Parts: sequence; C-alpha cells; structure tokens
Amino acid sequence: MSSLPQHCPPPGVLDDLELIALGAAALRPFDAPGSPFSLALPPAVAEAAREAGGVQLVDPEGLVVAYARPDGSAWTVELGAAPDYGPFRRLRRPAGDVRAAQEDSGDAVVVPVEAPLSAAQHADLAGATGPVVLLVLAGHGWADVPATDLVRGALAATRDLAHVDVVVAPLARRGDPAADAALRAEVVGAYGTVVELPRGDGSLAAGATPPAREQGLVVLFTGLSGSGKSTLARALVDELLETTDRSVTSLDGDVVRRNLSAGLSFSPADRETNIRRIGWVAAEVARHGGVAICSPIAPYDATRQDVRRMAAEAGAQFVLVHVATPVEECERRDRKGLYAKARAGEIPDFTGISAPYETPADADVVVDTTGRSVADALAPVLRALGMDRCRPTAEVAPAPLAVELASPSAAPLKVLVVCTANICRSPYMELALRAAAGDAVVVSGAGTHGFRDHAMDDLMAAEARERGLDPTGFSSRAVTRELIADADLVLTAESRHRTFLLEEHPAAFKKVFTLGQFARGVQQVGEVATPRELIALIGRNRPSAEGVDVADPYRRGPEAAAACARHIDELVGVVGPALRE
Ligand SMILES: Nc1ncnc2c1ncn2[C@@H]1O[C@H](COP(=O)(O)OS(=O)(=O)O)[C@@H](OP(=O)(O)O)[C@H]1O
Ligand SMILES: Nc1ncnc2c1ncn2[C@@H]1O[C@H](COP(=O)(O)OP(=O)(O)O)[C@@H](O)[C@H]1O
Repeated sequence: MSSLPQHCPPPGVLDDLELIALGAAALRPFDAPGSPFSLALPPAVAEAAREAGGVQLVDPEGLVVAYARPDGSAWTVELGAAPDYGPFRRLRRPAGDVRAAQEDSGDAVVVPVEAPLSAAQHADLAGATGPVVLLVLAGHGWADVPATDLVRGALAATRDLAHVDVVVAPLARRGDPAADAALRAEVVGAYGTVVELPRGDGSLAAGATPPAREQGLVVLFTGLSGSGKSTLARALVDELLETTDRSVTSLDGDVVRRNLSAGLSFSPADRETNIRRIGWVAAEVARHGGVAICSPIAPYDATRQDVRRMAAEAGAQFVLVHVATPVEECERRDRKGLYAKARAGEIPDFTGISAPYETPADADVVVDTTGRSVADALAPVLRALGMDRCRPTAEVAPAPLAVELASPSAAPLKVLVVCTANICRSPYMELALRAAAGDAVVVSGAGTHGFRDHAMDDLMAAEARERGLDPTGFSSRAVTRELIADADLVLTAESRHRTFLLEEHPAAFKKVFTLGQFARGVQQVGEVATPRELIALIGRNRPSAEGVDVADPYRRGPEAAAACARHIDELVGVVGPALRE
C-alpha cells in the first residue's frame, strides 16, 4: 500500500470523501456510470495509479484520507484517516449521531441552509415548535458565499434561538444540476426528517451578513527582458500605495529568482516552475484580498493560463499586461548587458534571441514602451484597473493613449445569456435584451445542458409574442468554451448556472453574472462612460446574487411562464439601457 502513488484531489473531491466518512452519503465507486462521485484524476496520475494498482488520496497536509483502486474505468474507494482540523470541524457531526439524537427528541427536524439566512427565514426558525438542526451545506462551490462565511453567519444569526443547533455537511457542487439535486436529497435525508425553508427574501437576518471583503487582484506583466515590466510594475505599486488602502505585494522576476526560485535555471521546465510558484504565491495573496503585482518574463502561454486559473480559483481578478516593447528596442536599451552576452553566445537560451517568447492572445492590456514616458505607458494599465480616476487628472496627466487595448471598444459588445436547456428563459432573455439594448449589442444564448435545435418553449414564445418580440426561427444549443471566450458579458438565469460555467471556465470569472446580480450592479454603480467599463466595474464589486434568480417556468404552466417573463422584463429594463453605448 505504501508504494502506491499519492495524489491530492481538488477540494470538491475531498469534501465528497468526508461526506461519505460522515455517513451523509453512501460509499459507491467513483467515476462509475450513475455515481455522483468522480476522482477527477489527471490522466498522468490515473495512468500511474492503474499501473501501481491504486492511488493514495491525500489532503493538502499529506494525510492519507482514502485509497482508490482501479475497477475497469471506475475506482473503488476505501476511506483512510479522518482530518481533525479546519474551521468549524466540531460542527461536522456524523449524520447517524445527529439522526439518533433527533429520534430521541421526537419532533426534531432538519432544515438545510445554503445561503445567508434571511430575516423571514430567521422568523420561521424562531417560530418552530420543536428542536431544529440547521444543516449548513458548506462544501466546495455549493453556496455563493465562502463556506466559512456561511457557517459563521448561520451561527451568528441563530445565536438567539436556543432550540436551533447548527451542523455542517460538506456537500460540494458537481455542476450537473440533476446529480447535485439527487445528492443533496440523499445528504439532507441522512440527517433526519427534512423541512425546507421558504426562499430568502433578500433582507438578511441580523448577524447573517457575510463580511465585506475586497476582491483580490493579480496583475501579471509579461514581456521580454528590458521591455519595461519592472519599471511599470514599480510605478503601479507606488500608484496603488498612494491612492488606495490596499495591501500590495510585488513579485518581480529578478527578485523572485534571488529568493523563492533561487537555483532554478532558464530551461523551459524551470521557467515553468518559476512562474507557477509566482502564480501560487500571487493567488494566496489575492485570496486574502491583497493585490499581487508580478513582473516575470513568463514566456509560455500555457503557464500564464495556469496563473490566470490559480487567480480565478482564489476568487481574484486577473489582469494580464503584455509589455510588447519590440526586441530591437529591448536590445538597444540592454540595461544589464545581457543581450550583448546572449549575442556573443555567452548566455544560452536567452528569451527573444535564442529562446522563444509566445505572444499572448489574451492580454487585457498591450503596451509598447518605446519612446514613451512611464506615466504614459502606465495609463492604459490604470484604466484597465479602473484606477485612472483615483486622483485629479492633472497629477497623472495621462497623455493620449497610444496603445492597442486587447478588446477594441469599437467592436459591438457581445452578450451571452445562459439557462439550463436554452428553450425557456435564455431565449426570452435573448429577445428582450436585444430589444432593450439596441444594435450596438450582439446577444446570443445557450444552455448549460442545452439540446441542439429545439424550438423555444410554446408558453414562453407566447409571452414573447405578446410583447411584440419574435421567437420565429429560434434554435437551442449547448454552451461551449468558445461561446464563453467570445462573449464580453455572460448573464445567467440562476446562480447555479453561473457556478456551473465558472467551474468549467474559471478564467471567465469577471464577466459572468446572474441577470439579477448584474442588474443590482447597474443600480449600484450609477453612470459610467462605456458598457465595457460598467462590466469591469461590476466585475470588481460583484453584488450578491442571492434572492434574484429567475425561476424555471418549464412545465409549470402559463402562470409560471408569465411570472418568469415579467421578472426578466424587470431585470432587462435595468440592464438593457445600461448596455447601450
Ligand atoms: N536566458 C535568459 N533568458 C531570459 N532572461 C534571463 C536569462 N538569463 C538571465 N536572465 C535574467 O533573468 C530575468 C528573467 O527571469 P524571469 O524569472 O522573469 O524569467 S522566466 O519568466 O522564468 O522566463 C531577466 O530579467 P528582466 O530583464 O527583469 O526580465 C534577465 O535579467
Ligand atoms: N515607458 C517606459 N516604461 C518602462 N520602462 C521604460 C520606458 N521608457 C524607457 N524605459 C526604460 O526601459 C528599461 C526597462 O527595464 P526594466 O523595467 O527592468 O524591464 P524588464 O523588467 O522588462 O526587464 C528601463 O531602463 C526603463 O527606464
């Protein structure tokens, strides 16, 4: 057993293992047809595990929490040690213990909670006649707020209710709504007799509000040696320190190589290790609300994508700045005499001379520093970060911006609307938004589980026609990576659609919102110059998505369809005009 390879699975899989250990879900093979559980093993790990006859699954601290053995294309899992640390560990009580205690007390009920408690829900709990187990579903990605905030909020909001006992179940979201719903039912049922609270109404119970926390930010400057990365990064750090109260960490290429990455060479593998280390540290800084400014060469696209992904997984905003000063100018500057040495063959594998630099296709800002002042070159970066209005313009004196922005604002804004099957809500959102936003916006739709080529649902089509919108010729489709990458803004009907998209495409974090959440953002932000600025601003200060989902009217009759259309009309009435140029 000890010769088996080790693998630390993603947080959702560790949650699944713990759910099973707590007796909240039945143990069954992972990656088997119909099983809600998947190990999500990377191909290389799976191959090594098959060869060795199994794999030890370890938590991030290295504790072996389970063993998995191959069984055809599935994995048979045997549980190992149980972790005994982590916030609110004492509340992760075995389901059997909770159930037994309830049976003793007769009329006890289990009330699942997966969002901060609303005032009305608190009143319902206060009015309960018997003991209540408030079961907080706090696994990876299940709730819209961080799990610890959810638990802390539930404890604070029920402090005055002596008959309410808080228990935590690490139920993680898998992204498939049907599988999630089935596992949720199994899990909550394992704790006892379940009573569901009515939906929250937006006003939160006292104590339930999650703490306001600034979203972290990772800025990655990439470009050739001598292009101006360190100079611009230093200027940005100064600007942040002077004009904001954010905590700022600088991860400069040269400095990192003298410390964190001392001893690494400039081979492709070592460069990758170096950048991944920078990405890891930057993401940790950003996870806690800090700003990390990184300025390595970072010559490979795949590694830069890794950093983008790490930042998104830490809930941070990510901005890629390509300092695109041409190699001729960098060589002319040759501040450190390295280009001369590289030309003389004294430094092998020198980026831009004898080693590759892959030009980013996904830069948020592209700036060539040739013949430009530092303030001038920094201006588009500040604009991308929404910092250009932090101080009086006379002080920064941004000259005309002679840069190529990654998404030229002349192009029409592309909005993708998403629901489950792309036959009810998203087609209606598409028609309504197109009518409200005008020609400057290109609206299209897709479903997280959309079938191809279905017509719009009859009842929703009737609602559309009643308002003069024309559903003829509509054809459903499933959402794809390309559709998300191509969109400037993605608006979903419900939070779970947003979660689904972000799990698959974490890098799209700053442009995916629920329609209701984005409408809230529009109301909070007020006037801005352009729709793109509006999206960036709302992306940085994302309002809560709680309580504003557009409910699914499918197969719920004409009244549900009419209510759904009215709800979308109301939200589109806010969002549509704001997206007009
Ligand atoms: N072979 C080779 N290629 C490129 N650069 C070299 C090389 N050897 C040493 N240097 C110096 O190392 C700095 C780049 O380190 P980075 O950590 O940013 O590079 S990488 O991102 O890991 O590719 C780079 O610093 P900057 O000029 O600040 O970019 C160089 O000073
Ligand atoms: N607009 C500008 N922005 C940044 N650097 C500039 C600019 N104009 C000239 N430079 C000079 O170019 C050099 C860039 O060096 P550095 O910032 O260390 O680059 P890198 O970190 O990419 O190797 C510095 O000597 C800097 O003074």
